[in-house]
Amino acid sequence: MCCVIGGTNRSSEVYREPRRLPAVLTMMSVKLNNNRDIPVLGVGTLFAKQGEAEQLVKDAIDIGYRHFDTAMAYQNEKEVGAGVRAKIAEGVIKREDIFITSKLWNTKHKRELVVDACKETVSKLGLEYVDLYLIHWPFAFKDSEELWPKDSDGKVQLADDDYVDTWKGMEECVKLGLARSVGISNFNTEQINRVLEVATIKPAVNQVECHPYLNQSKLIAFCKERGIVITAYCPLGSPNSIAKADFPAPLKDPTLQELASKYKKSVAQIILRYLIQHGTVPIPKSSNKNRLKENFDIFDFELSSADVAAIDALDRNARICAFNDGIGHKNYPFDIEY
Ligand SMILES: NC(=O)C1=CN([C@@H]2O[C@H](COP(=O)(O)OP(=O)(O)OC[C@H]3O[C@@H](n4cnc5c(N)ncnc54)[C@H](OP(=O)(O)O)[C@@H]3O)[C@@H](O)[C@H]2O)C=CC1
Ligand SMILES: O=C1CO[C@H](CO)[C@@H](O)[C@@H]1O
Repeated sequence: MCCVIGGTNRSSEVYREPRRLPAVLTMMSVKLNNNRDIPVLGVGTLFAKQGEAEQLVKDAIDIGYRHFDTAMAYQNEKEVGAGVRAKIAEGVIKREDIFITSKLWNTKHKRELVVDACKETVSKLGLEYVDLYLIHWPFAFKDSEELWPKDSDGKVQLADDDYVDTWKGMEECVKLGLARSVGISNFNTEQINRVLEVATIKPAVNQVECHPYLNQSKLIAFCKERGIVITAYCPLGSPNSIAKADFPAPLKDPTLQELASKYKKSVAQIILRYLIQHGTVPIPKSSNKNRLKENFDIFDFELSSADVAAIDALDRNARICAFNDGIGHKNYPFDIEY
């Protein structure tokens, strides 16, 4: 994996002012283990529906973003695809300029369902292929047309399909040209090892929750050793989104606020820059054009190693997306440390 951010040899003691790097006009990227590139910053689309998702994608492309994250479960693949196709039709971008990630939902884990689920995603996007297709979670739900199949008590119906079989279906998606790369999401180290044991195509990415309060340093190191890139979801702590009201908000953190003043950047920009300097690929969601611009404006400065260490010290194992419906399943990923 090669992260092309930064690149000078100056030690943190040498400079006293926040370092300003030349502005870049094109999106930088990280190399995946199949030699394809993933743009180092993406846009999440969770809870962006109907007109909102299409407009978000169009605004983001105009700003310079080239990487979008969606999922079958977000029910907005059509709108995300429509936004990209509109910009291709306008001549602003070509298909190959854009990196689209989507995800196989828990109801489609049976090996024989994977290719059809991917075909449906590709058809909804209307973009011929997805750049990256992920197993959204390591545990399965009952095979169903509903996203959240429930029993008579209102409990989500889990199933014991093994993600190792699901992985074989994911590899088929690559062989059929439906997905350029495949990966996993919310997998722990034991689960990653099991996939690697059977894989003829290795997972390129593990998409996990990652922000200053859950910095995933051990999982990042583990994945790096195995050539797997970490995509960082909920990078801003998911304010107003998945995080419960009492979740400690990284955007309000005093240390991060001090760093924001020091670098003359916003807290969100400090966090995104921090995640990129750790070699991860953050995918902040915003439906607001000004905040999309703000989140993109992170390529003209670099945090010193001392400041990165200060942010590392904020880690407190605070998980937003614990997915309680999966607790008790043998493949629930958060029963071990990482
Ligand atoms: N694989 C998985 O299991 C999961 C994947 N994801 C993916 O990761 C993406 C990101 O995670 P998400 O939960 O959306 O959380 P984020 O940490 O990206 O936070 C998104 C929230 O932050 C607000 N926001 C965005 N930019 C700023 C800013 N500069 N200042 C202040 N507030 C800001 C947004 O509001 P507004 O829109 O009004 O700007 C939105 O409410 C998702 O959209 C999804 O694509 C998320 C969860 C699980
Ligand atoms: O990507 C995701 C967003 O949130 C969902 C829960 O509401 C999760 O299922 C999922 O991981």
